[in-house]
Amino acid sequence: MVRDSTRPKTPPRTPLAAVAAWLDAAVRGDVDGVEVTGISLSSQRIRTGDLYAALPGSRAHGIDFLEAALGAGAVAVLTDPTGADAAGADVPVLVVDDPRAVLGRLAARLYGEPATVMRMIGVTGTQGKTTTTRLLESGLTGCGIPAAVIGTVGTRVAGEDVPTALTTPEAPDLHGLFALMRERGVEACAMEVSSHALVMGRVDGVVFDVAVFLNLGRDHLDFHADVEDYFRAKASLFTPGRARLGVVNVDDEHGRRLVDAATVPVRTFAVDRDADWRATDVVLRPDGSSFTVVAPDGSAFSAGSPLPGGFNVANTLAAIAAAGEAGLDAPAIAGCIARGGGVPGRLERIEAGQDFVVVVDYAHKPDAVEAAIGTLRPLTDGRVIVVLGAGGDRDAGKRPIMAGAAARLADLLVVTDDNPRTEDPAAIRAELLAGVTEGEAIEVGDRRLAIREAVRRARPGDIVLIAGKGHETGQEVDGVVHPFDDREVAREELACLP
Ligand SMILES: CC(=O)N[C@H]1[C@@H](OP(=O)(O)OP(=O)(O)OC[C@H]2O[C@@H](n3ccc(=O)[nH]c3=O)[C@H](O)[C@@H]2O)O[C@H](CO)[C@@H](O)[C@@H]1O[C@H](C)C(=O)N[C@@H](C)C(=O)N[C@H](CCC(=O)O)C(=O)O
Ligand SMILES: Nc1ncnc2c1ncn2[C@@H]1O[C@H](COP(=O)(O)OP(=O)(O)OP(=O)(O)O)[C@@H](O)[C@H]1O
Repeated sequence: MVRDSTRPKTPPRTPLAAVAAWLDAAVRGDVDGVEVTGISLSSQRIRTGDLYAALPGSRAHGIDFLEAALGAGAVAVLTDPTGADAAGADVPVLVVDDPRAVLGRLAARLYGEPATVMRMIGVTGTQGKTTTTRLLESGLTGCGIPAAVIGTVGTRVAGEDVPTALTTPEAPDLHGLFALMRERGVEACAMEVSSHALVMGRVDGVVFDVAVFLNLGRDHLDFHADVEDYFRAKASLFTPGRARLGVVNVDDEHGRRLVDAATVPVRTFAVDRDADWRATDVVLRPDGSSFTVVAPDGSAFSAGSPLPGGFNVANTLAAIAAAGEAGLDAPAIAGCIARGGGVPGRLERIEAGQDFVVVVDYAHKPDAVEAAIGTLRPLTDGRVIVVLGAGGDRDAGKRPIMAGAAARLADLLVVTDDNPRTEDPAAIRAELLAGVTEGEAIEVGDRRLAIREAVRRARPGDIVLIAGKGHETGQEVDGVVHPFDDREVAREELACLP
């Protein structure tokens, strides 16, 4: 049985017969007297009283894990005809042709539609989702509004961390989290909506009050056929049934396209360009920025970002515009964001008394790497040294592009390993180095030694950017995750400097 805190303490109880009727499902076995108190897509997250949704996957069919699910307390199974054929006789089985298609709506209903009692803000884009949602949470919380955030760095409900693995959890987990939020009095939830989630229906059953589009760049081409397919996936968030209103970045080329493609009303935002929400008079500082926001009604107020960099002005403006469009006090939220803290692993500075700057950043895509270096470059008259790798078993096409850009824009690139997974790390490094046509690059496979090399080479005033892992705390090699936190390792290596 799962003992974590990802579910409400007192979930609603629903007769299984009612579930079967909602789904118009074929029923096998005896449903009388059976009550369902939750739903899970994974045998590993089952709780007593759950309906186990046994779905086909890319590696297995969920029904293969039925025994484990029943052992963990599942009281019934929802599956497709293939799963039903394989299920044993001693458990009630609900059968529908495409269980994934009904999962989101069903989960919302089982938990009593918890998302409808909160202001829901969904954020999509290639870069900046975590930053924007975390800034929103910080602004809301700072202004005394009980808030929650869901995303890559995990979930936080009214200030308490709740472990989640995916950027956008699967629908059964998601609605369970919303029910937990409702139980804890949360009034507003900011969540990341990945393109995977949109394609796989993970946010089915949620209608966002505000959906935010940040930007679109090269990413996830191992999952999407091409950039157009990726854009269509993101654009599907801006349709009735998924969102009531879009808040769209028109500084981004795909954002401008989305203004026409969206089938819900749209408000635009931009930095120094005509838009409904505008940032003007931007002043960038090494530790953040300040700017003025002009709201759709023409009123203006002061704002700022606790994070450095031009792109964080856009992220902060997105958060402020989303809050305003969700009916919250935008100037107040802007003030609370400006006074709030940073975001784990997002341009996070590591201070150990050294006379140069060390920054850990989650940039692991070409656009993000370019943006991170571009943001740091004006902050120093010295050199920018970048430590960078690329993950195994993921979009290989980005490797030469990312390293090529890093070497061109930095003064020194240290190519290293970053979650090689099942691939040969040396082969990944070779693909990265193949993209280096300008600038200086060296290869140091072991990530700790690469960080050591970078900080040893740094001179006063230089900036060392350790890119890729950000908040992550492991190095995944051949199915084993070895503890590794760039921030800790950087501190340790700095402490060893002569
Ligand atoms: C490509 C993808 O998204 N795959 C997801 C998919 O896996 P799958 O189809 O391979 O499932 P499978 O392993 O064949 O298993 C079949 C079924 O058996 C179940 N099972 C499996 C094992 C077990 O012990 N017990 C059990 O019940 C599984 O829950 C699943 O329902 O269904 C699984 C169950 O929900 C997901 O966990 C899994 O996400 C994997 C872990 C993943 O890494 N997804 C990433 C790519 C992802 O979704 N990323 C996005 C974007 C992040 C970003 O923006 O960078 C995200 O939102 O996180
Ligand atoms: N608006 C932006 N434009 C370009 N780059 C950005 C932007 N915001 C953040 N970045 C860069 O991208 C990295 C990832 O940022 P963040 O985690 O906020 O994005 P994300 O969309 O959540 O990414 P992921 O889906 O990979 O988790 C940051 O560490 C930073 O280097």
